[in-house]
Amino acid sequence: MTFAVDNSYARDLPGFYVEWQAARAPAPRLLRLNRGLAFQLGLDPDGLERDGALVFSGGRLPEGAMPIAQAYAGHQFGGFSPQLGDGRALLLGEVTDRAGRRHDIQLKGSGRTPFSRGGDGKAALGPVLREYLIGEAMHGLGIPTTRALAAVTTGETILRQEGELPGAILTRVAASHIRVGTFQFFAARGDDAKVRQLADYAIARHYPETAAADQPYLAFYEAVAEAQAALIARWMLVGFIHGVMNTDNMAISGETIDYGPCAFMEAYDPATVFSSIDHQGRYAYGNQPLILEWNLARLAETLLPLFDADPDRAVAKASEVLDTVGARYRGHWLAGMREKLGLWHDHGDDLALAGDLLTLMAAQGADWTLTFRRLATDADAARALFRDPSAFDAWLPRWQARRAPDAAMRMAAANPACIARNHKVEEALAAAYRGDLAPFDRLIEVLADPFTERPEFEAYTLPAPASFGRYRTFCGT
Ligand SMILES: Nc1ncnc2c1ncn2[C@@H]1O[C@H](COP(=O)(O)OP(=O)(O)OP(=O)(O)O)[C@@H](O)[C@H]1O
Ligand SMILES: [Mg+2]
Repeated sequence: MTFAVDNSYARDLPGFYVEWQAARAPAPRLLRLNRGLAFQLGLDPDGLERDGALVFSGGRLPEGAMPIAQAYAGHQFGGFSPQLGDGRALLLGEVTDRAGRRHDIQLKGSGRTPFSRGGDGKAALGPVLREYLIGEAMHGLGIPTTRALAAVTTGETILRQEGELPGAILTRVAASHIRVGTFQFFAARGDDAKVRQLADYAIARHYPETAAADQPYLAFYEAVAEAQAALIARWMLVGFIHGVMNTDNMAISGETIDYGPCAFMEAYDPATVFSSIDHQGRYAYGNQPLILEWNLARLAETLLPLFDADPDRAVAKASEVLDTVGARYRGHWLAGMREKLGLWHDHGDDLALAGDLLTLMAAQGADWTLTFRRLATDADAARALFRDPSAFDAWLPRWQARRAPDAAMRMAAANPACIARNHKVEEALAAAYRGDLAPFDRLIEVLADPFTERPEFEAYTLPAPASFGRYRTFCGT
C-alpha cells in the first residue's frame, strides 16, 4: 500500500532541486508509524503499518512521486555557505490533509545526493528517534512544528563519532521545506527572477492573503517575520533551545524545523547551551530572539530587489519591517508570560513582575518548567525549588496581588507538566539502541498530552538527577 502525492514544488520551481533517488536500504524495517498523523493526512495507517518499511525507506515510491533533493544555501554560525541543499534528504512529494492543508513528505537519511559534500547521506537511529520525539513534544505543546510520520531502520550500519550505529530514516512532514536558505541560494547568485519565483510560490502556499497587498513581497516578508517572532516566543516560553538556528534551519512557514542538537532547558539560565559545537554560545537560550532578528535580516537581503527597484528605498522598506521584529517578539512573549503567570488584566508592571521572577530563578537555578507549573497550584511547592526562598517570599505577594480569579486554570493550560526531559530522552534512545522501544513509546504517550498531570507519569515531570551531569548534544551527522 502506498499513497498519492503531488509535486507542486518540482512543477513550479525548476532549477531549485535535483531529481534523485533514495539509496537502497538492504533490510528496511518499520520501527514506528505515527498513526495519528497518518490519519490526519488522510492516509491509511493499517496499510502503511504493513508496507511502511518499503515506502518509508524509499524502496517503493508513492504514486506520482518525483523525489528531489532541494537546493538551499545558508549562514551557519554566521558564515555563509552558498551551497548546502538536501545532502541526506529527499522530498517525495506533497499530500493534502483532511483539513485541506498541503504538506511535504520528506525522507531524511535516505542516502547521498549531489548536495552531500563530504557526508554519507545517512542518519543514525538515535538522532532519527530524537527528531521524532522532540517534534511530537512540540506538537503536544501546540507549537508549530514539522513532525515525524515514520521511523525505519535500513538494516545497514553507519559510522559516527560514537562508533558503528544502525542506520535509520525519518519521514518528515512539513508545511514545506522552504527555508531562509532557499531564498539565499538564488539571491547569492544574483538571480532575482528565481528569487521572485520562489517568493510567488511561498506566498501562494503559505501566505496567500499577502498576494492582495499593495506591496505583496513586503507583506510576505512581514508575515514571515510575524510567524517567526511568534514561534521563537513560544520556544522561549517553554524553555526550548533549538541549538542550530542557522538560516538553513529557519522555515518560511513558521514551523520549527531540524531537531538536531536541540533540547529543553531545566534550571533556568539564559546562557544555557547544549550543543557540543556551539562553542561561542551563539545559539544559547537567551540569544534566540537576537538570532531571530539576524536571520530575518538575512531574509530581507534576499528580497530587496523585490521590495523596490531603487536600492535605498528597498532597504528603507525592509528596515521598517525589520525594526518591528523585536517589539513583535516581546509582545508575543509578554502575552504568553501573562498566561504562564495567570495575570489579571494587562498591567504596565507585568514585565517587571515576570522579569524579577526570572532573575530569581536564574540566580538560584530554579527549574523552568516546574517553577511555573507549581506556582499554579501550590506556592509552597514552588518555593521549595529555590535554595534561598527569602527572595521568592518577597516576590510572591506581588504576584498574588495580580493573580486573576481563573489563574489556576489558565496557568495549567499554559505551563506543561511534562517536557521532553533530557534524561528521559536519552533513556529512550539508549533503550532503542538495545532494541527496546517501550521507553520511547511511553515518552511519546507522555508528550502527547503534556498539560495533564497523571500520577503514573510523575517521573516525567522532574528534572534530571544530579548524576546525569551536564547535558551535551550532537548534530548527529
Ligand atoms: N550525513 C550527512 N550526509 C550528507 N549531508 C549531510 C549529512 N548531515 C548533514 N548534511 C547536510 O549538511 C547541511 C547542514 O546540516 P543540518 O544538520 O543543518 O541539516 P540536517 O539535519 O541534515 O537537515 P534538515 O535541516 O533538513 O533537518 C545540510 O545541507 C545537510 O543536508
Ligand atoms: Mg538543517
